[in-house]
Amino acid sequence: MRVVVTGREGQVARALAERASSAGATLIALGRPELDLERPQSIAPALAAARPDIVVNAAAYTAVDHAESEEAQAFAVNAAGAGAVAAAARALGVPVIQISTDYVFDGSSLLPYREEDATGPVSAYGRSKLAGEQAVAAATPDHAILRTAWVYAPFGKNFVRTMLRLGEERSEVAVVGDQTGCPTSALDIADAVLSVARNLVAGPGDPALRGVFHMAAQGEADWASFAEAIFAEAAAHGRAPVAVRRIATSDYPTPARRPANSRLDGTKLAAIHGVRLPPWRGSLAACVARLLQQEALERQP
Ligand SMILES: NC(=O)C1=CN([C@@H]2O[C@H](COP(=O)(O)OP(=O)(O)OC[C@H]3O[C@@H](n4cnc5c(N)ncnc54)[C@H](OP(=O)(O)O)[C@@H]3O)[C@@H](O)[C@H]2O)C=CC1
Ligand SMILES: Cc1cn([C@H]2C[C@H](O)[C@@H](COP(=O)(O)OP(=O)(O)O[C@H]3O[C@@H](C)C(=O)[C@@H](O)[C@H]3O)O2)c(=O)[nH]c1=O
Ligand SMILES: [Mg+2]
Repeated sequence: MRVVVTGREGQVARALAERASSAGATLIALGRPELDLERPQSIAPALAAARPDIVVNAAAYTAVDHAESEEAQAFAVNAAGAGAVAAAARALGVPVIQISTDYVFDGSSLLPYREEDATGPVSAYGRSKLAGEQAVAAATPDHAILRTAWVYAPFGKNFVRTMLRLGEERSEVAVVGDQTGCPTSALDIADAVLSVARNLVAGPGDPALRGVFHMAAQGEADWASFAEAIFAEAAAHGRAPVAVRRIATSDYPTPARRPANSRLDGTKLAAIHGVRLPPWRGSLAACVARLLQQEALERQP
Protein backbone atom coordinates (compact mmCIF):
# COMPACT_ATOMS: atom_id res chain seq x y z
CA MET A 1 0.00 0.00 0.00
CA ARG A 2 1.47 3.33 -1.12
CA VAL A 3 0.42 6.03 1.33
CA VAL A 4 1.04 9.61 0.26
CA VAL A 5 0.97 12.20 3.04
CA THR A 6 0.98 15.98 2.69
CA GLY A 7 3.55 17.90 4.72
CA ARG A 8 7.04 16.56 5.29
CA GLU A 9 8.04 17.92 8.69
CA GLY A 10 4.66 17.89 10.44
CA GLN A 11 4.27 15.77 13.57
CA VAL A 12 1.77 13.38 11.99
CA ALA A 13 3.67 13.18 8.69
CA ARG A 14 6.94 12.35 10.47
CA ALA A 15 5.19 9.81 12.69
CA LEU A 16 3.67 8.15 9.60
CA ALA A 17 7.13 7.96 8.02
CA GLU A 18 8.41 6.28 11.18
CA ARG A 19 5.54 3.78 11.54
CA ALA A 20 4.71 2.90 7.91
CA SER A 21 7.09 -0.01 7.42
CA SER A 22 5.85 -1.88 10.51
CA ALA A 23 2.36 -1.61 8.99
CA GLY A 24 3.64 -2.97 5.69
CA ALA A 25 3.09 0.36 3.96
CA THR A 26 5.30 2.56 1.79
CA LEU A 27 5.13 6.20 2.84
CA ILE A 28 5.73 9.06 0.44
CA ALA A 29 5.73 12.53 2.02
CA LEU A 30 5.08 15.56 -0.19
CA GLY A 31 5.61 19.13 0.90
CA ARG A 32 6.41 22.60 -0.23
CA PRO A 33 7.43 23.74 -2.76
CA GLU A 34 6.32 20.75 -4.92
CA LEU A 35 2.99 20.44 -3.13
CA ASP A 36 1.74 23.71 -1.66
CA LEU A 37 -1.78 23.79 -0.27
CA GLU A 38 -1.87 27.51 -0.97
CA ARG A 39 -1.19 26.83 -4.67
CA PRO A 40 -4.09 24.49 -5.60
CA GLN A 41 -2.65 23.95 -9.11
CA SER A 42 0.44 22.30 -7.53
CA ILE A 43 -1.59 19.59 -5.81
CA ALA A 44 -2.97 17.26 -8.50
CA PRO A 45 0.32 16.91 -10.44
CA ALA A 46 2.35 16.25 -7.27
CA LEU A 47 -0.12 13.62 -6.04
CA ALA A 48 -0.38 11.94 -9.45
CA ALA A 49 3.40 11.64 -9.74
CA ALA A 50 3.53 9.87 -6.35
CA ARG A 51 1.07 7.13 -7.51
CA PRO A 52 -0.83 6.76 -4.21
CA ASP A 53 -3.16 3.96 -3.18
CA ILE A 54 -4.47 6.44 -0.61
CA VAL A 55 -3.80 10.09 0.31
CA VAL A 56 -3.53 11.41 3.87
CA ASN A 57 -3.92 15.18 4.18
CA ALA A 58 -1.96 15.98 7.33
CA ALA A 59 -0.55 19.36 6.30
CA ALA A 60 -2.34 22.30 7.81
CA TYR A 61 -2.06 25.82 9.13
CA THR A 62 -1.86 24.89 12.84
CA ALA A 63 -0.83 28.15 14.55
CA VAL A 64 -4.07 28.61 16.51
CA ASP A 65 -3.36 32.11 17.81
CA HIS A 66 -1.84 33.47 14.59
CA ALA A 67 -4.88 32.22 12.67
CA GLU A 68 -6.99 34.88 14.40
CA SER A 69 -5.13 37.59 12.45
CA GLU A 70 -4.44 35.44 9.35
CA GLU A 71 -7.83 33.83 8.89
CA ALA A 72 -7.68 34.09 5.09
CA GLN A 73 -4.39 32.18 4.99
CA ALA A 74 -5.72 29.58 7.45
CA PHE A 75 -8.75 29.08 5.18
CA ALA A 76 -6.60 28.91 2.04
CA VAL A 77 -4.56 26.05 3.53
CA ASN A 78 -7.09 24.27 5.76
CA ALA A 79 -10.25 24.66 3.66
CA ALA A 80 -9.44 25.30 -0.03
CA GLY A 81 -6.20 23.29 0.17
CA ALA A 82 -7.90 20.31 1.82
CA GLY A 83 -10.68 20.39 -0.78
CA ALA A 84 -8.14 20.43 -3.60
CA VAL A 85 -6.30 17.44 -2.11
CA ALA A 86 -9.60 15.53 -1.90
CA ALA A 87 -10.55 16.47 -5.48
CA ALA A 88 -7.15 15.27 -6.71
CA ALA A 89 -7.56 11.97 -4.83
CA ARG A 90 -10.95 11.51 -6.45
CA ALA A 91 -9.48 12.17 -9.91
CA LEU A 92 -6.91 9.43 -9.19
CA GLY A 93 -9.66 7.09 -7.98
CA VAL A 94 -8.20 6.72 -4.46
CA PRO A 95 -9.56 7.46 -0.99
CA VAL A 96 -8.47 10.43 1.11
CA ILE A 97 -7.99 10.63 4.87
CA GLN A 98 -8.43 14.15 6.18
CA ILE A 99 -6.96 14.89 9.62
CA SER A 100 -9.20 17.25 11.57
CA THR A 101 -9.46 18.62 15.08
CA ASP A 102 -11.38 18.76 18.36
CA TYR A 103 -11.41 22.56 17.89
CA VAL A 104 -14.42 22.22 15.54
CA PHE A 105 -16.48 22.04 18.77
CA ASP A 106 -17.43 24.96 21.00
CA GLY A 107 -16.62 23.05 24.19
CA SER A 108 -19.90 23.71 25.98
CA SER A 109 -20.87 20.03 26.26
CA LEU A 110 -20.13 18.27 29.53
CA LEU A 111 -19.63 14.92 27.77
CA PRO A 112 -16.98 13.58 25.38
CA TYR A 113 -17.98 14.63 21.86
CA ARG A 114 -19.43 12.11 19.43
CA GLU A 115 -19.31 12.40 15.65
CA GLU A 116 -22.96 13.45 15.29
CA ASP A 117 -22.69 16.26 17.87
CA ALA A 118 -23.18 19.78 16.54
CA THR A 119 -19.99 21.63 15.62
CA GLY A 120 -19.47 25.29 16.50
CA PRO A 121 -15.86 26.39 16.33
CA VAL A 122 -14.86 29.34 18.53
CA SER A 123 -11.57 30.15 16.75
CA ALA A 124 -10.46 31.02 13.22
CA TYR A 125 -8.38 27.83 13.15
CA GLY A 126 -11.42 25.77 14.16
CA ARG A 127 -13.60 27.45 11.54
CA SER A 128 -10.99 26.82 8.84
CA LYS A 129 -10.69 23.14 9.80
CA LEU A 130 -14.47 22.69 9.81
CA ALA A 131 -14.60 24.30 6.36
CA GLY A 132 -11.89 21.81 5.36
CA GLU A 133 -14.05 18.88 6.49
CA GLN A 134 -16.92 20.24 4.42
CA ALA A 135 -14.71 20.82 1.37
CA VAL A 136 -13.36 17.25 1.54
CA ALA A 137 -16.84 15.75 1.91
CA ALA A 138 -18.07 17.85 -1.04
CA ALA A 139 -15.13 16.82 -3.23
CA THR A 140 -15.35 13.03 -2.81
CA PRO A 141 -17.52 10.44 -1.06
CA ASP A 142 -14.39 8.29 -0.74
CA HIS A 143 -13.11 9.95 2.44
CA ALA A 144 -12.53 9.42 6.14
CA ILE A 145 -12.32 12.54 8.27
CA LEU A 146 -10.38 11.67 11.43
CA ARG A 147 -10.64 14.24 14.21
CA THR A 148 -7.81 14.14 16.70
CA ALA A 149 -6.61 16.41 19.51
CA TRP A 150 -3.75 17.86 21.54
CA VAL A 151 -1.08 16.21 19.39
CA TYR A 152 2.47 15.74 20.68
CA ALA A 153 5.53 13.80 19.51
CA PRO A 154 9.25 13.54 20.25
CA PHE A 155 9.68 15.94 17.30
CA GLY A 156 8.00 19.08 15.97
CA LYS A 157 6.29 21.87 17.82
CA ASN A 158 4.11 20.70 20.71
CA PHE A 159 3.11 21.24 24.33
CA VAL A 160 5.32 18.42 25.71
CA ARG A 161 8.49 19.87 24.22
CA THR A 162 7.45 23.38 25.27
CA MET A 163 6.95 22.25 28.89
CA LEU A 164 10.29 20.40 28.99
CA ARG A 165 12.00 23.54 27.69
CA LEU A 166 10.25 25.83 30.19
CA GLY A 167 11.05 23.36 32.98
CA GLU A 168 14.76 23.77 32.30
CA GLU A 169 14.48 27.51 32.82
CA ARG A 170 12.05 27.69 35.76
CA SER A 171 11.03 25.76 38.86
CA GLU A 172 7.36 26.66 38.39
CA VAL A 173 5.15 26.97 35.30
CA ALA A 174 1.62 28.44 35.25
CA VAL A 175 -0.78 26.35 33.16
CA VAL A 176 -4.52 26.55 32.54
CA GLY A 177 -6.55 23.96 34.43
CA ASP A 178 -9.99 24.58 32.98
CA GLN A 179 -9.61 23.21 29.44
CA THR A 180 -10.08 19.44 29.19
CA GLY A 181 -9.16 17.23 26.25
CA CYS A 182 -7.36 14.13 25.04
CA PRO A 183 -3.57 14.48 24.69
CA THR A 184 -2.69 12.26 21.73
CA SER A 185 0.66 10.92 20.55
CA ALA A 186 1.39 11.43 16.84
CA LEU A 187 2.90 7.93 16.80
CA ASP A 188 -0.41 6.44 18.01
CA ILE A 189 -2.20 8.56 15.41
CA ALA A 190 0.10 7.17 12.73
CA ASP A 191 -0.70 3.56 13.68
CA ALA A 192 -4.43 4.33 13.69
CA VAL A 193 -4.30 6.16 10.35
CA LEU A 194 -2.44 3.25 8.75
CA SER A 195 -5.11 0.81 10.00
CA VAL A 196 -7.92 2.98 8.68
CA ALA A 197 -6.05 3.39 5.39
CA ARG A 198 -5.75 -0.39 5.07
CA ASN A 199 -9.50 -0.78 5.68
CA LEU A 200 -10.44 1.89 3.13
CA VAL A 201 -8.18 0.42 0.45
CA ALA A 202 -9.46 -3.11 1.15
CA GLY A 203 -13.13 -2.05 1.14
CA PRO A 204 -13.46 0.31 -1.81
CA GLY A 205 -17.24 0.34 -2.05
CA ASP A 206 -18.05 0.27 1.65
CA PRO A 207 -19.80 3.47 2.81
CA ALA A 208 -19.77 2.35 6.48
CA LEU A 209 -15.98 2.78 6.58
CA ARG A 210 -16.31 6.35 5.32
CA GLY A 211 -17.36 9.60 7.02
CA VAL A 212 -16.32 11.30 10.24
CA PHE A 213 -14.52 9.48 13.10
CA HIS A 214 -13.04 10.62 16.41
CA MET A 215 -9.47 9.37 16.90
CA ALA A 216 -7.88 10.46 20.18
CA ALA A 217 -6.07 8.77 23.04
CA GLN A 218 -8.12 7.09 25.75
CA GLY A 219 -8.62 9.07 28.93
CA GLU A 220 -8.63 12.81 29.47
CA ALA A 221 -6.60 15.59 31.02
CA ASP A 222 -6.63 19.33 31.49
CA TRP A 223 -3.51 21.19 30.35
CA ALA A 224 -2.30 21.66 33.96
CA SER A 225 -2.58 17.97 34.84
CA PHE A 226 -0.99 17.08 31.49
CA ALA A 227 1.92 19.39 32.40
CA GLU A 228 2.16 17.72 35.83
CA ALA A 229 2.39 14.32 34.15
CA ILE A 230 5.12 15.61 31.78
CA PHE A 231 7.18 16.88 34.72
CA ALA A 232 6.59 13.66 36.69
CA GLU A 233 7.95 11.63 33.77
CA ALA A 234 10.94 13.96 33.43
CA ALA A 235 11.64 13.70 37.18
CA ALA A 236 11.57 9.90 36.88
CA HIS A 237 14.50 10.36 34.47
CA GLY A 238 16.42 12.54 36.90
CA ARG A 239 15.24 16.00 35.88
CA ALA A 240 14.72 18.55 38.67
CA PRO A 241 11.09 18.76 39.81
CA VAL A 242 8.93 21.53 38.37
CA ALA A 243 5.76 22.77 40.07
CA VAL A 244 2.65 23.48 38.02
CA ARG A 245 0.61 26.47 39.15
CA ARG A 246 -2.96 25.82 38.05
CA ILE A 247 -4.52 28.96 36.55
CA ALA A 248 -7.77 29.86 34.83
CA THR A 249 -8.06 30.51 31.10
CA SER A 250 -8.88 34.13 32.00
CA ASP A 251 -5.42 34.37 33.62
CA TYR A 252 -3.72 33.29 30.38
CA PRO A 253 -5.05 35.63 27.69
CA THR A 254 -4.52 34.46 24.11
CA PRO A 255 -5.77 35.82 20.77
CA ALA A 256 -7.79 32.62 20.09
CA ARG A 257 -10.55 31.21 22.25
CA ARG A 258 -10.22 27.49 23.00
CA PRO A 259 -13.00 25.03 23.94
CA ALA A 260 -13.32 24.29 27.67
CA ASN A 261 -14.16 20.67 26.89
CA SER A 262 -12.95 19.03 23.70
CA ARG A 263 -12.77 15.40 24.78
CA LEU A 264 -13.47 13.04 21.87
CA ASP A 265 -15.41 9.77 22.19
CA GLY A 266 -13.67 7.04 20.18
CA THR A 267 -16.48 4.46 20.24
CA LYS A 268 -17.34 4.74 16.54
CA LEU A 269 -13.75 4.28 15.33
CA ALA A 270 -13.40 1.18 17.52
CA ALA A 271 -16.72 -0.29 16.37
CA ILE A 272 -16.26 0.32 12.63
CA HIS A 273 -12.50 0.29 12.05
CA GLY A 274 -11.44 -1.87 15.02
CA VAL A 275 -9.04 0.87 16.09
CA ARG A 276 -8.66 2.11 19.67
CA LEU A 277 -5.77 4.37 20.61
CA PRO A 278 -3.89 3.58 23.85
CA PRO A 279 -4.43 5.56 27.09
CA TRP A 280 -2.47 8.83 26.94
CA ARG A 281 -0.32 8.30 30.04
CA GLY A 282 1.78 5.41 28.68
CA SER A 283 2.33 7.10 25.33
CA LEU A 284 3.42 10.28 27.10
CA ALA A 285 5.92 8.27 29.19
CA ALA A 286 7.43 6.80 26.03
CA CYS A 287 7.65 10.22 24.39
CA VAL A 288 9.35 11.89 27.37
CA ALA A 289 11.77 8.96 27.77
CA ARG A 290 12.76 9.24 24.11
CA LEU A 291 13.20 13.02 24.29
CA LEU A 292 15.40 12.82 27.37
CA GLN A 293 17.46 9.98 25.90
CA GLN A 294 18.05 12.04 22.75
CA GLU A 295 19.06 14.97 24.91
CA ALA A 296 21.50 12.84 26.92
CA LEU A 297 23.06 11.54 23.69
CA GLU A 298 23.40 15.06 22.31
CA ARG A 299 25.18 16.14 25.49
CA GLN A 300 27.77 13.37 25.30
CA PRO A 301 31.20 14.74 24.42
N1 LIG B 1 -1.07 19.76 16.47
C1 LIG B 1 -2.20 19.46 17.10
O1 LIG B 1 -2.29 19.57 18.33
C2 LIG B 1 -3.38 18.97 16.34
C3 LIG B 1 -3.37 18.86 14.97
N2 LIG B 1 -4.49 18.44 14.30
C4 LIG B 1 -4.45 18.33 12.84
O2 LIG B 1 -3.61 17.23 12.56
C5 LIG B 1 -2.90 17.47 11.34
C6 LIG B 1 -1.43 17.28 11.57
O3 LIG B 1 -1.01 18.21 12.57
P1 LIG B 1 0.52 18.32 12.99
O4 LIG B 1 1.26 17.18 12.43
O5 LIG B 1 0.55 18.63 14.44
O6 LIG B 1 0.92 19.66 12.21
P2 LIG B 1 2.31 20.44 12.26
O7 LIG B 1 2.00 21.83 12.66
O8 LIG B 1 3.32 19.67 13.01
O9 LIG B 1 2.74 20.40 10.73
C7 LIG B 1 1.98 21.00 9.76
C8 LIG B 1 2.59 20.70 8.42
O10 LIG B 1 1.79 21.35 7.43
C9 LIG B 1 2.67 21.87 6.48
N3 LIG B 1 2.07 23.00 5.77
C10 LIG B 1 1.62 24.15 6.27
N4 LIG B 1 1.18 24.94 5.28
C11 LIG B 1 1.36 24.25 4.12
C12 LIG B 1 1.12 24.52 2.75
N5 LIG B 1 0.61 25.69 2.36
N6 LIG B 1 1.42 23.57 1.85
C13 LIG B 1 1.97 22.41 2.22
N7 LIG B 1 2.23 22.09 3.50
C14 LIG B 1 1.93 23.01 4.43
C15 LIG B 1 3.87 22.32 7.27
O11 LIG B 1 4.95 22.43 6.41
P3 LIG B 1 6.36 23.13 6.82
O12 LIG B 1 7.06 22.07 7.61
O13 LIG B 1 6.96 23.41 5.50
O14 LIG B 1 5.98 24.35 7.61
C16 LIG B 1 4.01 21.19 8.25
O15 LIG B 1 4.79 20.17 7.69
C17 LIG B 1 -3.34 18.85 10.87
O16 LIG B 1 -4.38 18.70 9.95
C18 LIG B 1 -3.88 19.51 12.13
O17 LIG B 1 -4.88 20.48 11.83
C19 LIG B 1 -5.63 18.06 14.94
C20 LIG B 1 -5.70 18.14 16.29
C21 LIG B 1 -4.58 18.57 17.11
C1 LIG C 1 2.89 27.34 26.90
C2 LIG C 1 1.70 27.45 27.83
C3 LIG C 1 0.41 27.21 27.37
N1 LIG C 1 -0.65 27.34 28.21
C4 LIG C 1 -1.99 27.03 27.70
C5 LIG C 1 -2.44 27.73 26.44
C6 LIG C 1 -3.45 26.75 25.88
O1 LIG C 1 -4.71 26.97 26.49
C7 LIG C 1 -2.91 25.41 26.31
C8 LIG C 1 -2.20 24.62 25.24
O2 LIG C 1 -1.28 25.43 24.56
P1 LIG C 1 -0.94 25.15 23.03
O3 LIG C 1 -0.30 26.36 22.46
O4 LIG C 1 -0.25 23.85 22.92
O5 LIG C 1 -2.42 25.00 22.49
P2 LIG C 1 -2.99 24.93 21.07
O6 LIG C 1 -2.00 25.39 20.09
O7 LIG C 1 -4.31 25.58 21.12
O8 LIG C 1 -3.20 23.36 20.81
C9 LIG C 1 -4.13 23.00 19.81
O9 LIG C 1 -3.46 22.95 18.57
C10 LIG C 1 -4.34 22.74 17.49
C11 LIG C 1 -3.49 22.64 16.22
C12 LIG C 1 -5.31 21.65 17.68
O10 LIG C 1 -5.87 21.12 16.72
C13 LIG C 1 -5.79 21.34 19.08
O11 LIG C 1 -6.21 20.00 19.23
C14 LIG C 1 -4.78 21.68 20.13
O12 LIG C 1 -3.77 20.71 20.25
O13 LIG C 1 -2.02 25.67 27.40
C15 LIG C 1 -0.47 27.67 29.55
O14 LIG C 1 -1.45 27.76 30.32
N2 LIG C 1 0.80 27.89 30.02
C16 LIG C 1 1.89 27.81 29.21
O15 LIG C 1 3.04 28.06 29.68
MG1 LIG D 1 0.02 25.60 19.41
